[in-house]
Amino acid sequence: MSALPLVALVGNPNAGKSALFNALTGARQKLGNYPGVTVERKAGRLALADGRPVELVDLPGTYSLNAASPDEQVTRDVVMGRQAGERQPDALVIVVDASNLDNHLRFALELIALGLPTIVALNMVDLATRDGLELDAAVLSRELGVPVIATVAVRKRGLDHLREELAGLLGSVAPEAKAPLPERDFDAVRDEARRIARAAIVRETPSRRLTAAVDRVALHPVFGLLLLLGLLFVMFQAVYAWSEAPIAMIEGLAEAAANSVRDALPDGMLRSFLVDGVINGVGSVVVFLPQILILFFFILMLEATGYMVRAAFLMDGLMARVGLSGRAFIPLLSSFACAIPGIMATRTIADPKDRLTTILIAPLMTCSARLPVYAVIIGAFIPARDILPGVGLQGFVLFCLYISGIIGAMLVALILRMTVTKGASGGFLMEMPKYQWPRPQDIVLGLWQRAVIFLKRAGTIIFTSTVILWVLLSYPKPPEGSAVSQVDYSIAGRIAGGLNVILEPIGFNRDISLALIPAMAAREVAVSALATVYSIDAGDDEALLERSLGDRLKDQWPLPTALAFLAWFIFAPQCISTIAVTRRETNGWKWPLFMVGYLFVLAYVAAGLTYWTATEFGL
Ligand SMILES: Nc1nc2c(ncn2[C@@H]2O[C@H](COP(=O)(O)OP(=O)(O)OP(=O)(O)O)[C@@H](O)[C@H]2O)c(=O)[nH]1
Ligand SMILES: [Mg+2]
Repeated sequence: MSALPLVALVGNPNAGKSALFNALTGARQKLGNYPGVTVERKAGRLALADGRPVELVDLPGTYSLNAASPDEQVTRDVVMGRQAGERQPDALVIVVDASNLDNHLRFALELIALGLPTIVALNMVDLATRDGLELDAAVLSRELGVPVIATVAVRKRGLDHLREELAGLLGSVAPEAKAPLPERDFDAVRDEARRIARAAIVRETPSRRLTAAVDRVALHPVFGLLLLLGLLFVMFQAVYAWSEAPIAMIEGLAEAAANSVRDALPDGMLRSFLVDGVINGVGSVVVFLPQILILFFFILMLEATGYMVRAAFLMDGLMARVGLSGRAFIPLLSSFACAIPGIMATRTIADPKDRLTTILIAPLMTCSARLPVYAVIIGAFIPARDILPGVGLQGFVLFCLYISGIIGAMLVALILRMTVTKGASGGFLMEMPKYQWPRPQDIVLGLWQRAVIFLKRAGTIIFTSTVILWVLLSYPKPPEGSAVSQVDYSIAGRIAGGLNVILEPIGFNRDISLALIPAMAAREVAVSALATVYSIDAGDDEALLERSLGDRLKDQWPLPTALAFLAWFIFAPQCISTIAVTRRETNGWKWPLFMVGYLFVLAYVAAGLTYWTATEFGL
């Protein structure tokens, strides 16, 4: 094989090199490794138009010849003829993505400057056409000074033409390799690439031009990130700003229901069950439906407009820095709804260690079940005032809680990738969809589905946990005339008292310890549990019964305790279902136990630090 002429496929990541390689070589492939590095060498045999065989290698995707990763170093060294275990190629086939031409031409210009016999495969012309962009290969060829052939690798279009052109190229005497041009100014190459890409345009629809213009901002490494942060910021502001009225309405309904039950039934167990357990317990969670729907309204809108994929693309660089693949973005994003679908979505990540890392950090994304917990504490302890005109403090705190979860996840990923899940990470594969106006019926349907999921949870898992808690809180009854309160005397109260020994140092009181246990069934139960505790605790005290859960919390918890409680919920292990799905997806107990363990430690430390700091500052 070594006597055959060698042709290398080279280009940016995702240009379609491997697709082209597979289409050209079929099953005649050989996998190996480059000596001394873990980079795979993929080679195959290809027959030229005149029947001559050549050896084709598929090189790792690279953005430039200034290589950073081991993959990129191999690509650079091969094309420069410096790679151990490889000859310098007799010809290059540079693969570029037609719909992303100005970016891909930068590397192409660098490669062409090497002076090797070169062909450019203008790939993915199907996608360009779909998006309303038509390019002239002849103009491109004239500008670049090398043959350019339009291809659609996945449909095997343009391959014969490529084989012909390659036969011609390898038949002629190889031109003398020019010395690589001296370091060219990055900006100069970029401008040149942009100019050539513009010159090659035959037709571009206004919508594509608009998309390109928007993307120049949305995908910009600095402005794009600012835009993303801005959007998230607005989203969390809206969660508070828009939800006041509907929440007040639901609260009003719950209160009316509790009052009519109180009027209709005599004092007794049934009344306590309905009022303390069902209406105050479950009702305290249902109240957050408007906020959850507002959150999802934004998420659905961002998805439907085509922005979400851009956000993923934008985050890819950041995620790569902590050792995650860009593919992890979608599972992590789903985890904002719930970690369970998020963890299941990691199946699209091919590399096992990449995938495991993503599974392990998914619970750090703030799932929607945590929103009621955050909302009730923020509502009670954070004043509803503006820090800047139009910027509410409550929304800002909520934004910070979400960001803390994300930063925590990134740090954990970084540490895991250096220790337990060490290994290389993969590249990013995603196609930018067109921007479009979302269809209202899609958004409405999406919101409806979220509402149904939430209310189902309230009616099943939250209801059940609350009822069990109500029973454990209501029995046994303290002896008549005893000074011990009902909650203290109950089974739940005693268990919580025991648990509180561990949790007291981080500022938690007995009621929190009590709420944390059933919260393992579902996060929101922390809220319903507190509501039930305080409702039972109030007994017949009219004045106490009148007060909302938020007011009761404000009366009974010092601020450092409330802040520690929030910090705990950023990191604390997820519900039992998450642990179960982790066990299933990782085939064993090892990783779910590891996950629960590290999350507990993080939550404990975070809550403790928050409590001590807040106390130190005299809050
Ligand atoms: N529609 C369309 N899709 C293509 C074409 N060529 C490749 N793809 C798809 O684009 C994606 C990336 O293609 P790959 O062949 O893996 O890209 P690559 O250049 O090998 O990427 P790296 O190895 O990461 O550098 C895959 O999902 C391909 O199926 C094309 O001509 N048209
Ligand atoms: Mg490839």
